[in-house]
Amino acid sequence: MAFDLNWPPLHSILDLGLLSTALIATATYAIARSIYLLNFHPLSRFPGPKIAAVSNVWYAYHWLSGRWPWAVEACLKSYGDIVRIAPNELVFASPKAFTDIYTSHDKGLETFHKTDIHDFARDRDGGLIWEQDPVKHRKVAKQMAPAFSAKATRSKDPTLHKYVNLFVEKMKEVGEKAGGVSLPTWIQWLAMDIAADMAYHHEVNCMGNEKDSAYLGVTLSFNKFVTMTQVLRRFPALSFLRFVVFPVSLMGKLMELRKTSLAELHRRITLQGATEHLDYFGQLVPADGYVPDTDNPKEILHLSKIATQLMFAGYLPPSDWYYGAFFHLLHNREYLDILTQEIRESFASYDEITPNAAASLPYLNACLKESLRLFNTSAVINGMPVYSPGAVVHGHYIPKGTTCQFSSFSVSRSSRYFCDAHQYRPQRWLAAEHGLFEARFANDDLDAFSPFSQGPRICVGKEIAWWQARLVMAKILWTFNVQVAPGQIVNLETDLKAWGYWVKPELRVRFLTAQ
Ligand code: HEM
Repeated sequence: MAFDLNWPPLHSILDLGLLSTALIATATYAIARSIYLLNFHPLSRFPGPKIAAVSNVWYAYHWLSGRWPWAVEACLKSYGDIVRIAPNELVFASPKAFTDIYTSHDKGLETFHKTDIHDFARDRDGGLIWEQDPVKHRKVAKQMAPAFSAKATRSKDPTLHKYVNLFVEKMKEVGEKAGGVSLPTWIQWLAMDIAADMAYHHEVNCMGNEKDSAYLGVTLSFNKFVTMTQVLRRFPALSFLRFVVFPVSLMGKLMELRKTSLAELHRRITLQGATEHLDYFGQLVPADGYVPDTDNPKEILHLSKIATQLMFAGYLPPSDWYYGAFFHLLHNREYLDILTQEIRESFASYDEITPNAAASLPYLNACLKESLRLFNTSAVINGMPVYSPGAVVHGHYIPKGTTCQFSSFSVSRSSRYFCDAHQYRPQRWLAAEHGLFEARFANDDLDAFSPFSQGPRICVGKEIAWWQARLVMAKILWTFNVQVAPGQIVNLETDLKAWGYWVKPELRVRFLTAQ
């Protein structure tokens, strides 16, 4: 028998040796890192799932499943008000923590800086909402502030009426059908038509065309991709995977949209001082003021970011709010009936309904507040992550650089702050002297959650959002008896999904003309 003296080949032995050395080294590193993260890392004293302390797998899994808010809520129930949800990240769930984090400032500049969660373009310009640098943010925020004054808000009344009236007209045409109309679709069209026109005079006409505008279509399709990109930032070696959920078929539409939005922006800039009504963008190109340099790509990028952000900030949370309000009222008919009666008794005719007059209806205000509580908007579902500057939060020192987020979702559904926390109960928001107030809600901590945030980054559109929401609800409920189309069972607890923003379950609704 002949033996091959060259077998096994020397290079194979060397390769195997190298491979096993690499494997052993990786395993040793992973074990040592886990021991460090669990026992010696500055956040090791905070409780939470072990897997979340040693890797971002927990974070990734729950974000990608679309159930992040529920996963965080379950953790907070198990571990307490501060939970470690990733190696260098904590989530908080107490009103005190909210104040400590979001109102903390030094001469008006926030001390907890925003993270890069929204910085997808990496072009060093966060516009207004995504701007991470507090100094740059304050400059733009100051410039924009007058656009949201009470006077500026009132000047937008005709535009607001125009779109709400169009919604009412459309529902008279299509809302009576036995099968009803899609509530999420029509609500988002209404909210988008209002928001785009108010942001920068952009008439996207979703309701008129009965279809998503190009912006809306592309945005809705990129929801999962955005979350995938956010998650994969934590796994750089796997970043290619985001293309698994990239809507390739929309590439053409995306390019087209880029072109048309640029054209829209240039159109708006040239309208300087000649717009039909005041829009938010007017602050950046005032009638008798600064003329932007349209040949400067940096300036165009900055203006286009702000225009788009104003449009989406004005569209997304309101569309969640109106959907949530209708959803809960439709599933709690007794409250819908009380609200409808309050509205109809307050206005003898449709034309009497104004945002100003609607502001004084206590039951309407109560229903809208309860809707925000039970259906947190997309503005807060990502936990509004910020970096600790090295500060005390909820009595604990949080080391510099720790990512801190807040679970509004858990706090607003917690029985520690609200009686019947999971139930839609508008009466909790009524004054004690109102005939429908119930004493069992007297101990509710109504300030426990801040749907519009607080501090230097508070929602600048808060007043206009209220202004719009009251008119939308009052005009619709004055005109229509609203009911769920037969044969539908929708459970928000299981059917709602959260990625970059909520994906709301379909609900077919009938709008029956009452007067
Ligand atoms: C349901 C209604 C609304 C809710 C619940 C809401 C909520 C919020 C929240 C929580 C923030 C802070 C986000 C963060 O710091 O990450 C915010 C910021 C903002 N919101 Fe709203 N919003 C609403 C409607 C509006 C409307 C109608 C506008 C009009 C354009 C608007 C414009 C803005 C702007 C410009 C910011 C950024 C402020 C800044 O960073 O200085 N919002 N909003």
